[in-house]
Amino acid sequence: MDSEYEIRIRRENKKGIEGTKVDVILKNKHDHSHDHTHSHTHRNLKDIEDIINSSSLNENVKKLSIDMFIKIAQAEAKVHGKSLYEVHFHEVGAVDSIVDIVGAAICIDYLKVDKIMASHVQVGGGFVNCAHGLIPVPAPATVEILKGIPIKSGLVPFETTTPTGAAILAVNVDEFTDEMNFTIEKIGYGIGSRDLKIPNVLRVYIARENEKKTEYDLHNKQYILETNIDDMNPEIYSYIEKKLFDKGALDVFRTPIIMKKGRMAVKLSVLVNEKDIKAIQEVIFRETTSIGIRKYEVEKIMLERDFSKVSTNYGEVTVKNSYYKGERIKSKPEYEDCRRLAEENNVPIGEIYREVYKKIEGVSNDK
Ligand SMILES: O=C([S-])c1cc(C(=O)S)c[n+]([C@@H]2O[C@H](COP(=O)(O)O)[C@@H](O)[C@H]2O)c1
Ligand code: NI
Repeated sequence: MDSEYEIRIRRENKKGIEGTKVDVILKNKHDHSHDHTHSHTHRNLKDIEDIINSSSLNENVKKLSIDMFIKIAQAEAKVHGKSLYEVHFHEVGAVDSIVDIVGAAICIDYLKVDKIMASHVQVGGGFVNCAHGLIPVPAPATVEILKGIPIKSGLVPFETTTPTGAAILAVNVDEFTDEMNFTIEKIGYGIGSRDLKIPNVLRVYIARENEKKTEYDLHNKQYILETNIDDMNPEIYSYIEKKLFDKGALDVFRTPIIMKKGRMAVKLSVLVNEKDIKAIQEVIFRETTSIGIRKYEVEKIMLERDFSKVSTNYGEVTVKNSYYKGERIKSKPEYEDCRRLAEENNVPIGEIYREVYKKIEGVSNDK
């Protein structure tokens, strides 16, 4: 393949924005001008896998490249009603597309980032001329590849995302979001060919994700699963409580209630994150006599907190500190540590608490 192409890299300017323009020059053929009406060699997925696998590229680059080609082949197969290896790539099988995809894989492998994020995908609009004739934008293969990914259309009446671009995103992006919650370290611009009313550039950041200890986390939404029980052996509540905690319950509590017909009963309430709802429901239905659960979303408003260690004459105790508007307003010894030290030293547990509070400066107890 070496003899078939050349890569030209230079600085170029689009609507005042300077960036890097990369052209794949096909020797003895046409350039990467995206006039896709002409025909190229028709390769199928197997041919492309063979080319990539017999190269000296590293294993990660090979894998990423083949994953992207599979993504495109799957889309083409679906659109044209063919099997995966039956699909013959047209434009996509051409050398310039192999260079585009393998080039993207090399860049991603080289950057060694922990996570790739992208905004919604702008697909453009209008019609495009290809091997099938005139087809609408976004092209059928593009939309197939972008299933499940947020897209927008119509910013310009041209194709702004091709099947190749869509596959690069679909295979490599870990999270699609328009929220930019990161600190930028480097910015790069890739320059496109066409002149549009908007700068035809692709912007990439290298950034550090901001710590997510935001208002959002402090006002984290959770759920209460709740059931009234009037016919269960009370001995087994503590067993069930342990199971609920093991399955991810954030809190479990019981309230004595009086139900209809004056029946003494217990309301079992379980605080849970969304991801653990199913597992908690399973425990309640399998282990209790309940045949129905109430579920409602709750919003918790939490103070920021951290932990510190306090040394006493009896040993070390962990203390939980809580902060309001940046100021520490509460500090509380961890019960389990105090219990352990009371037992080990054979002193009243209150003595341990008093010792700890003496050491916590500036903060009164029992808040
Ligand atoms: O040639 C084929 S089979 C072809 C199919 C499709 C479908 O959506 S199906 C789309 N296109 C268009 O060709 C160009 C080239 O895309 P690259 O990904 O190779 O850059 C693009 O305009 C596609 O929409 C071709
Ligand atoms: Ni096609």
